[in-house]
Amino acid sequence: MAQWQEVSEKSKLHPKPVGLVLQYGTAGFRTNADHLDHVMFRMGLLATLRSINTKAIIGVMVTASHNPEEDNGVKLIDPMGEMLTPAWEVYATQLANAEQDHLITVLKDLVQKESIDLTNQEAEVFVGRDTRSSSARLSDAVLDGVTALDGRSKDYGLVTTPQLHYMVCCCNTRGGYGKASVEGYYSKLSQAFIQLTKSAPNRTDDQKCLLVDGANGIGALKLREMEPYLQGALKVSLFCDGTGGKLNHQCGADFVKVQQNSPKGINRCCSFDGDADRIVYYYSDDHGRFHLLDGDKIATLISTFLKELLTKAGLDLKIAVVQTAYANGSSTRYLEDTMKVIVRCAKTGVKHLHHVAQEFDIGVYFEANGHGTVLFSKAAEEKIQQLCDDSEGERQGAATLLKNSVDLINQTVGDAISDMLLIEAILAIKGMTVQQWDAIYTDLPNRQLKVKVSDRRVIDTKDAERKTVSPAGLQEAIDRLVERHQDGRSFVRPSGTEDVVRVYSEAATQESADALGHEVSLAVYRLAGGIMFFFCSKLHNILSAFF
Ligand SMILES: CC(=O)N[C@H]1[C@@H](OP(=O)(O)O)O[C@H](CO)[C@@H](O)[C@@H]1O
Ligand SMILES: [Mg+2]
Repeated sequence: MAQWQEVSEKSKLHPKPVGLVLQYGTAGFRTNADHLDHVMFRMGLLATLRSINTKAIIGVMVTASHNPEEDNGVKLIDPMGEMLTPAWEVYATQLANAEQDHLITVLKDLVQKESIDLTNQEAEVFVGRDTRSSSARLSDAVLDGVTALDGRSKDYGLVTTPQLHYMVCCCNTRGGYGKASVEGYYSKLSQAFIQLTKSAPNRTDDQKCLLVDGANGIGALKLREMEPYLQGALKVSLFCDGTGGKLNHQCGADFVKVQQNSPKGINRCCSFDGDADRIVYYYSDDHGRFHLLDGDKIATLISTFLKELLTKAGLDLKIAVVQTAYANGSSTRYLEDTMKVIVRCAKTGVKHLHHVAQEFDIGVYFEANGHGTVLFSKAAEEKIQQLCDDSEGERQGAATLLKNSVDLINQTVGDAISDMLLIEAILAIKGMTVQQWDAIYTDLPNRQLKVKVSDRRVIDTKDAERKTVSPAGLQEAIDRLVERHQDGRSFVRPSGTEDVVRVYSEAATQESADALGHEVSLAVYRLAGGIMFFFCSKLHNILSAFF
């Protein structure tokens, strides 16, 4: 193992701006790309130590997902392709914030606390990056960090975040999850998709064609690469494919979800985000009205499909849907009352949903913004496989569809490409149009706003972020405001990726949801040290009246 002295010398080539403090947030570190070189080098060090500690390959993805092009960030991937374990997020934050002359002490403390034996230990780190202009130099800094601790690295270059999660899982399961290459990923998913859509022989041309907004990012690049593997089973028309526009600028899943507007007036379309781990669908109706099918609608479609197959296959497996507080109230009601599935609420951030979903035989988890996937327990996968082998007729047909679905789903993390193919297959098999899917339930009108406060940590929450415990009086104020609106619901929480407090509101009408949102924003502003409002343009006039 390299000497600490050497690590210290190399780290000087990646100097930390003195006094800069960053936090490993909801999805790793994220800020302006100019402030991240030292963080990247140090995450290379951390990933190497984590690799020794777990005796497995660790992944490091350089991306700031849906943030603007000027930002960047980094997420670490644990051995089974899952997000970095929370205990190590704390180390990540300590390392990122250590001043130069304190860095080695922090590293040594970590090594001691985790009893890491640095002698004769092999370490391997997989690195990937998105299409941001800063990503290449920042991923070089990660690689420098790995080398500084004598770790081995494999640079996958340009990949989507879920592809890197997949590679890590494939290698650590010695190929059990699939072949650890982009070709392996394309083949596995395409084969499963082709098999699934064989059960829908009468697909119309409309069902075979899909418009995809690639957010001008990596997802566009990779989907284009994948197309030949799909052998015409899906005809993709890509726009915002990175050839002209700017990453995430007036396009992409986050833009569509938050603005509730499409980047194009179109029929049936989906949008990825900047690192292709999120997806939303939408269409415009005959009156030009925009309809969004978000993560809640996706979770509903997938869980309905899987539940029907379980019934047909006669399999008694416990299925649940995991949502966050941002899930539309109508979706929760539909899932619980009509579908009769177990619904759980987790804190925002995929790592929290993933964890809860693992408690079930089949856990379907989605954030409302379209980030999610399905987890199958080992026992569930075995039962499905056994039924494919041992049964016949309708039961076997259903079991085979379940098996192909398992293969199509990227269980390591939400994956826009994999989710898109699953949705397309389900719509084809059920013979459903996007309008029929949309009509399963009607969303309650809602609004998301942001308030900037001097220190967002003054807001503490409980009950999966649905209630605040501090500052004093805020929850009571929210409760009073909510009571005045039919079907009203609202909550606030500090963002884990931006320096803002997020406000969510929903109610029976859009006017009511907007009014509730701005009333609650004012309460946050007053009670939690407000500095500034961010609001959507439609609300500008209403809010101006208050100042
Ligand atoms: C309301 C919302 O969409 N929040 C997003 C956002 O987290 P915040 O902690 O709300 O900033 O970014 C996360 C990472 O991409 C994503 O998991 C989460 O759902
Ligand atoms: Mg993302």
